[in-house]
Amino acid sequence: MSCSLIAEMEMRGSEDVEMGQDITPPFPPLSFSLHDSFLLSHCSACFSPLPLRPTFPHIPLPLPPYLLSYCSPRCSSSDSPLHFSSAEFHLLRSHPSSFGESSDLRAALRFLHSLPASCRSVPNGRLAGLLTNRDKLLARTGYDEEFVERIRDGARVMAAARKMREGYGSSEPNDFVLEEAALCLVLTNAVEVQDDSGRTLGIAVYDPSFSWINHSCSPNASYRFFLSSPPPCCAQARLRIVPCARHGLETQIESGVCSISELSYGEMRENNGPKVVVRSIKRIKKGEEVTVAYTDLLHPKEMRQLELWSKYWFICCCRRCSSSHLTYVDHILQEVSPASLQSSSLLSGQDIYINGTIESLTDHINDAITEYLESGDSESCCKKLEDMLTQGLLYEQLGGREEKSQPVFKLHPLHYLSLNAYTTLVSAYKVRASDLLTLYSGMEEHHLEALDLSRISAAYSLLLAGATHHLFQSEPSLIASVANFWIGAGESLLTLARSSVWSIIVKCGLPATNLSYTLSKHICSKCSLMQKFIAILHHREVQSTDLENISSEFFDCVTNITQTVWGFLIHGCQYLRAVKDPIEFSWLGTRKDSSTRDIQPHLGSSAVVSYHGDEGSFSVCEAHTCIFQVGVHCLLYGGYLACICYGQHSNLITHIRNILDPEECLINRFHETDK
Ligand SMILES: C[S@@+](CC[C@H](N)C(=O)[O-])C[C@H]1O[C@@H](n2cnc3c(N)ncnc32)[C@H](O)[C@@H]1O
Repeated sequence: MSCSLIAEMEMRGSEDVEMGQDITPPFPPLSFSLHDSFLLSHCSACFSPLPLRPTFPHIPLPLPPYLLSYCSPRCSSSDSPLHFSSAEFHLLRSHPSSFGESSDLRAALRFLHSLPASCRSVPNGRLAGLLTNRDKLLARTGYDEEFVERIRDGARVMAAARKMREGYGSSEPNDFVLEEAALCLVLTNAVEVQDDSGRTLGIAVYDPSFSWINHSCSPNASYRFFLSSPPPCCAQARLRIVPCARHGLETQIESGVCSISELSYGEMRENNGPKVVVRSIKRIKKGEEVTVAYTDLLHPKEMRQLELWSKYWFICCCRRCSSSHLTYVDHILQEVSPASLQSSSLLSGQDIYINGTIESLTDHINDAITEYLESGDSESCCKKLEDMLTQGLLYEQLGGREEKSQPVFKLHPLHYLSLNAYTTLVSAYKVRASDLLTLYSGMEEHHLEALDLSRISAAYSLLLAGATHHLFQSEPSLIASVANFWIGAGESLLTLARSSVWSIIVKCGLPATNLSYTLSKHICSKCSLMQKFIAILHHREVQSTDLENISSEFFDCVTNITQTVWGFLIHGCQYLRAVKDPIEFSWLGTRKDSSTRDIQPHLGSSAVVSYHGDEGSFSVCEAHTCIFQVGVHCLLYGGYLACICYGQHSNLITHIRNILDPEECLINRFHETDK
């Protein structure tokens, strides 16, 4: 069978599919590679963390050092022949470190090695059915020289490694077309493989039934990875999507394209590498195009478009991108507003600075985040981010003339940069709390301060989940992000509530007399979330048709309880004081009325101890109960959403089970009533 271009490809539903169903079986990768930074910490065959004594490639390789390792002799024997025969070994040995990340080159070498000889030409831009985009990517000469150079140099390094493997000596090869095509194919089709915590470990290229799925910024499907064997229910999933040629070309799909069975997996066994499964996150009708996201759906329109153009060389025309006005979500994600006390008397011509404003705000926020990641200085990061969120940028800082009453440009609390800042603040406050506990393990005063820091961290995680949820209500494809953020919020709140530091408060004689966990604290009489989630935990099918009812029950309940405890959670934090409600955002219209000027943060003087509530009657004990209740609600709702987008047997659900474990009696009790 020859390998010729048939058309621009896409995948369509072959039958009606409900939301939350696997629409493909698990696909093993055609090629995969760990990112360079994980080569010595993770197994190069299955991507799992390496044991203390890893196994090295076991074929008769030249001398050590080996530049990758395996978790077991089994992984080594199945992958190390390919490591050598694909010339990955030679590339790692000869590859100058100045060249940068090599995972795409290594994945391309592995891909080339698995190609049958009949498919090793690149007519019309495809290899084994997969689009290479080589012509488009190399056509950037003149305005993206660095990118083009990277492809040309990469192909040269790959070709040299292949020559070395064949023992042709070190003379430079002079034709790199196939290597360029394979590298461009990897850049066009490879997906980032993440572990359960969302960390990107490496990349993988899958067969056309996966790779022909196009992008949308409002997709109806998502995908997930299995680093170990998928559970039987996923393994048995049918392929419920079919390939289709775009633009109405009546072409039989497999004709002219190397069929998958023709791809020689070489030494790569079916069991190697992370498997991928595609799942519906919306209802998909028979014949409807199936799409996934190639980019972060929480990025604003312009940024997504730029990312898609620079990486994949296309302009997205999805519903979100092509509507004549920005969609509500895109509007909110990029809203920067002049917010000053005299905002009605805005200086004429300030529009000129709006573009500069976004760049400056972006630089300030990104610099603070990068500095934190590099230096680990969590205290300075919290200060910088909160100063920027609270004060914004002055007109003068943007290059405007100094005026008596300068307008201030602030990020909207739901702006994508604010969301990024909240994510970092959740982590930075958590790190500060744990550092304090480690440094001053015996000093109660510092324990109370650590509790304050954990409290602020939990408040930011609740705000992050509430903000994303607000956007999710208008853009259902944000379901996976919102699930993760609710789970994160639930985890933070339950960790806060379970902190041993609360017992110090009891010792101090504060009115926190009943801090034990009792069922009455968790059972919510107003919503059935608990029963539904427990049923799911006990392996019932998740009913995605319940989504609307469950979401509104959850929303009402969690908004109510949060209103009681929010003042306590944010006590002493200047920025969060301006956030009237972290879940129900109707207050945003009146945000400018709220004054935060006279409130100074006083973390460190133990806000928990000094807090008496706005009404003066809210006890620490009540706060503790509410934190627990909100935490359980968030975790269960996040778990419910995660069941829809990852399946109820996903590791995330096991993770939630483990967090709820101390409340096992609760789960069992519901299980009994359920029977
Ligand atoms: C992984 S492939 C997807 C399958 C591809 N359409 C094909 O024919 O093989 C990625 C490439 O498909 C094209 N593509 C994906 N989504 C698109 C979209 N929404 N609009 C236009 N082109 C798209 C771009 O050329 C992109 O580089």
